[in-house]
This record gives sequence, structure tokens and C-alpha cells, in this order.
Amino acid sequence: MAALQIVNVEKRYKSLQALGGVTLSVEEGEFFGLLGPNGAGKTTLISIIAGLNRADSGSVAILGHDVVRNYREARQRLGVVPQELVFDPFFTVRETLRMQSGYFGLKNNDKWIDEVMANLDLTNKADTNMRALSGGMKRRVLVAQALVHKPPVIVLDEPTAGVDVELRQTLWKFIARLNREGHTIVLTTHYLEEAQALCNRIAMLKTGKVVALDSTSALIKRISGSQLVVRLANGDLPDALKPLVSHPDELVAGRKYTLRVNEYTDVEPILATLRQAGATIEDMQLQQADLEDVFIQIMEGEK
Ligand SMILES: Nc1ncnc2c1ncn2[C@@H]1O[C@H](COP(=O)(O)OP(=O)(O)OP(=O)(O)O)[C@@H](O)[C@H]1O
Repeated sequence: MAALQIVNVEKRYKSLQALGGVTLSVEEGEFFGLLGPNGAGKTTLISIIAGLNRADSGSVAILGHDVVRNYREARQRLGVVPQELVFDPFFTVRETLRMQSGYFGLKNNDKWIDEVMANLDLTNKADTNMRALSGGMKRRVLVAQALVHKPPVIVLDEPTAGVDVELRQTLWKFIARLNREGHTIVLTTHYLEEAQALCNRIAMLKTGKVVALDSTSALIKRISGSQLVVRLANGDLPDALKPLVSHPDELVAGRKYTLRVNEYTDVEPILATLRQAGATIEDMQLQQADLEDVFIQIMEGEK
């Protein structure tokens, strides 16, 4: 049975179509990435999954439970880490987590609450009021809140936006452990390196539609060849090489260029062209294509 089954979900906000018929399914045990630029519809889709927002048409089920018709059963199986930090400022971290447990009907949940706090480095903040926590600490509590009822399906909406490296590592270690233990993870992030490292399968959304859905490795293989990154000490990129630039911004910024190469033998003619144009290379690297390159190509509609 699918952990998450989304069938033809549509959502409009007045004249704006936020979701234009999204269909995708996430299997149990997957670490799934939901990627897309700002405004693609990721948060709208997550709020429909969490039952906080209604789709105009289509359906969403969590482990077979429809999020509208069987709201309680679906919600019980789902943990959502929202993007926005909303808390009652007068409660401590432990009280906040106990209340969330109560919401799911769990009375003696302190053992698990302690374990979650320890794994998120929150133990020494257990008795601190929410209002006295830094933004990064509050985000840890949001993650802890989503996990108090040990949901089999965990959805994280940009959990690492604006958080420091230490929290990111703590968080990913814990989430990866939960995934190894069988929890299904659905993640949205703008950090494509993170998505590439963590997700086994990825859906890319663009203006409310799924424009790519495949395993992470298959997506990366869509980009043929490698890239030659050159940084010029002086001179401009000769016109003949401009069509090879994979990030158009680089033509504006200058100096550093990422050039598409299919084979190693493509490198020497590029260097010769640069030499003839009088450009001096300060630094150079040959790189394999990564998820960011795929993302840019797909969003530009080239592939
Ligand atoms: N409550 C709302 N009323 C009107 N329009 C909305 C509402 N919520 C979202 N939208 C619009 O729907 C579209 C999808 O927004 P959504 O927040 O789902 O995108 P997103 O992919 O999560 O973006 P981001 O990466 O910026 O978080 C956007 O154009 C947004 O402006």
C-alpha cells in the first residue's frame, strides 16, 4: 500500500491555479523529495495532505486513509513539520510536546518525548518557555512536535530554511535514522544538495504541475556528460563558448562559467578557444552534473 497517494489534486485561489492536477504516489519506506521554485505549490499540497486545506478536486490518502473522509485515521499516521513557526509562547518545550501528545490521545509519552528531545539537542531547553528560544531552537521544537506520536509518514516543509549547519546535521541524522527504521519521509527543500544526498526519489513541481518524477539517480543521468567550470583571471568568455554556459546568470556576473561538455575530448578545444581569445584561466574544475543542473534544465523547460 502507498504511504501517500495523491490523485489528480486541483486547487485554485480565485483566478490562480495553485495545483493543476497533481498525481503521485510515495511508497512505504521511501525518502521522497518534493522540489520546485517559490510558488510552485509545494506548501499548498502539504497543507492538503495535512487536512489543513481542501482540494477542489482529486484525493489524497495516507496509508489508505482518505485525508478528508477519514481525517482522524489519516492524521494519526502523519507528522507534519510546517514552514511557519507558530507556538503558544507561554508553555515550555516539554509542555508543548505533552500537549501535542494529548492531542493524539497519548498520555504517558514522556519516554519518547525525552528521546526526541535528546535526538534534536533540546534536552537542556526542556523547561524553557517557547518565547525564550531562538528561531533555530523553535524549529527543533516544530520537528519534535511532528514526531511525538511516532507517525509512520513524516512530511517536512523546508525544515532547514535559515538554520545553522549544526542543526541541519542533527536533524538529518535523526530523520535518516527514522527512515532506516521504516518511516516514510517526504521533504521539500530549496537545498538541492540536501535533496540529492537524502532522497531516493524526487518529484519536481512547476506552477502546480508535476514536471519530473523519477529516482534521484535517473534524474541526474538525464543530464549527459559533465561540466567544465572555469574561472578567468582576465578577459571575457568568447562568443563561441557562450552556448555552452549552463547557468545564464553567469553570463551576466562574468568571470566564472560552467560549460557543458559531453566528453573529455571536448575540453581541449574549449581551452584553445580561450587561449586564442587572450583569456587567462585562474582556476578550472571538471564536475559531474548534479541535481541542481537537472532542476535548472527542467525548470527552464529544456528537457
Ligand atoms: N491562501 C492563499 N491565497 C491566495 N493565493 C495563495 C494562497 N496560498 C498560496 N497561494 C498562491 O498559490 C501559489 C502556490 O503557493 P505555495 O505556497 O503552495 O508554493 P510553494 O511551492 O510552497 O512556494 P515556496 O517555495 O515559496 O514556499 C503561489 O502563487 C501563492 O501565491
